[in-house]
Amino acid sequence: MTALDDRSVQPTVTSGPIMGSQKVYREVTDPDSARTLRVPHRRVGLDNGSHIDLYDTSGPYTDTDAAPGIDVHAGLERMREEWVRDREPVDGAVTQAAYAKAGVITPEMRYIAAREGMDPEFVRSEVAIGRAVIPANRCHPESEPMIIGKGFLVKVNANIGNSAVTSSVAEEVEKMVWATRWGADTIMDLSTGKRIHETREWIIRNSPVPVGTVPIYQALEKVDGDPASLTWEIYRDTVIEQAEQGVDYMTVHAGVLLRYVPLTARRVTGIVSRGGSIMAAWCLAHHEESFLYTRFEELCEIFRRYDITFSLGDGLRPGSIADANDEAQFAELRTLGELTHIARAHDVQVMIEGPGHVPLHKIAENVRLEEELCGEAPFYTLGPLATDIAPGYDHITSAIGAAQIAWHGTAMLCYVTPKEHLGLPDRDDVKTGVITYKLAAHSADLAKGHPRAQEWDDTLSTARFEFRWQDQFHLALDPETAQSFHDQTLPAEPAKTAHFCSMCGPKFCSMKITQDVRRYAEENGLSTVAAIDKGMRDKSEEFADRGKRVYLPMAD
Ligand SMILES: C[C@H]1O[C@@H](n2cnc3c(N)ncnc32)[C@H](O)[C@@H]1O
Ligand SMILES: Cc1ncc(COP(=O)(O)O)c(N)n1
Ligand code: MET
Ligand code: SF4
Ligand SMILES: [Zn+2]
Repeated sequence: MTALDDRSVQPTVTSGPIMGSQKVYREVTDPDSARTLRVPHRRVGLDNGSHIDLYDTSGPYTDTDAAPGIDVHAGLERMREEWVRDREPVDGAVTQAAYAKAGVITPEMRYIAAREGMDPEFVRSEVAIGRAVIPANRCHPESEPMIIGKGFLVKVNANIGNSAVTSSVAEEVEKMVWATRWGADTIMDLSTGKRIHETREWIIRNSPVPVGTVPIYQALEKVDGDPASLTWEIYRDTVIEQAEQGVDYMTVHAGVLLRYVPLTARRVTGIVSRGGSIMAAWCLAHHEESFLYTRFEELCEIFRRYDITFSLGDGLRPGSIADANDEAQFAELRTLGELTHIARAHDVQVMIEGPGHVPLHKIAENVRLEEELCGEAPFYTLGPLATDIAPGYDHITSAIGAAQIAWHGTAMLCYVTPKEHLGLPDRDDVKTGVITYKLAAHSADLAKGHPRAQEWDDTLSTARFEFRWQDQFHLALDPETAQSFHDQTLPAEPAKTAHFCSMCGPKFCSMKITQDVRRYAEENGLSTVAAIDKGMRDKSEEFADRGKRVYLPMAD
């Protein structure tokens, strides 16, 4: 019996299209295999008859045709199974990095190119030099290929998983579906509570996005939570167990070296990384170098067989503004740089995890050093939180840092939810975290000039200016919230075409007044500029008549 046969687990997952959009597939032919790749997009149809296609992470759950057939006990369709099975290794390796270096454009790369609106050869070359990664374990054929790299759309990861205190398998499966519905590009199962293996099996088999984990969590669970009892063998077996299940990327805190631990002694918040603190405890208990570091090449060999991507963990990241950019943090980063080059020599893909808590003026240095030390491996940052003073609002304190660091070149942002520092996020927190991070990521896409980014803003702004309220809602990252806020004051149907909302009311609506100015211009055969000119002259004469007083009595 596999975990998914367990009928006592009955997840109810959200399905159906996102309000105002429908799933469409663009068909692309892979010339090498003659296969047709069906690349999903979220199509938002507009009242004026046009539409816009947006990047879509939500999998078949939002497909009206596919969703009714989804059986969570069976898992998603195994789209990549044949792709993986049919290709020959290059120099004994089956990783995307190895193919890229050999000049091969895989179906995954073509799929990604169509998704991102990029040239397949660009995708290949970025993977070949390690500036981008495609996390795609050969044992996770259900996932839709995606890429993480600074030359592509900025990605967002959502952390889910239970803890010893709360949550169930069914809740975690729904968090995964819910997070990807709102735009999570990958999810991490950070479960530390009961049934870790089963929870992960449920998530992976039903996940349309890559899944990441931190194997040391489950290894620690196997030794009843005592770090000193961990061994390389227990850890290695846990990695293989998770690799077989299809985990696409794994956080490995291999940069926490014995000699770095004392560097954290005078910190305000010490070691805030779970994995980092576990490894620090192990090193001190044995007074020995970390097995993650000493056995790193063996780990590379395992990752290479499955094409698992390393996410080299920031076990010494700062957990407070006071600790940002300190010697412990940067000492670890130098070691991660060394390990990046070892992994790459094994044709294993690598990304680097980053801080934490960092004030705005210390963010740029993090990106600069990461790129320099880690050969431009994609940076994957947790936030960073730009201030420590707002527990309850840390999705915002961290999105402020996240937008900034993404603009500087971070490839994937790990979301933070409103529950950060306070408790395990629930389904609502997951949505808030994802939406908040999507807007940080998109702000960076705009600033970086991604060819497709601004089209979305321009389409929404035009709808807004033309008072096409439904279009404005449907184009929103969160259409339901947009509509419900409008409904709170103006729920009636005519209000959905009205030339104002309850913010300013009909007489003070600046966009309506602008439209009146434009109409006036048109009716008087003037260009808008000339009309404004004429209007200004009329006004200044009026102003002169009134004795050049700037502030007029209320009666005016
Ligand atoms: C490294 C970061 O991961 C997040 N984190 C850790 N465990 C979980 C979980 N089960 N669910 C959601 N987020 C989690 C916390 O936000 C932490 O700061
Ligand atoms: C971006 C990101 N996500 C998850 C973790 C794992 O958490 P921890 O380091 O606390 O074990 C991490 N280090 N970085
Ligand atoms: N929020 C912490 C961090 O930044 C983790 C848990 S609370 C000390 O990584
Ligand atoms: S989030 Fe809670 S349990 Fe985790 S390190 Fe902070 S205080 Fe401890
Ligand atoms: Zn924190």
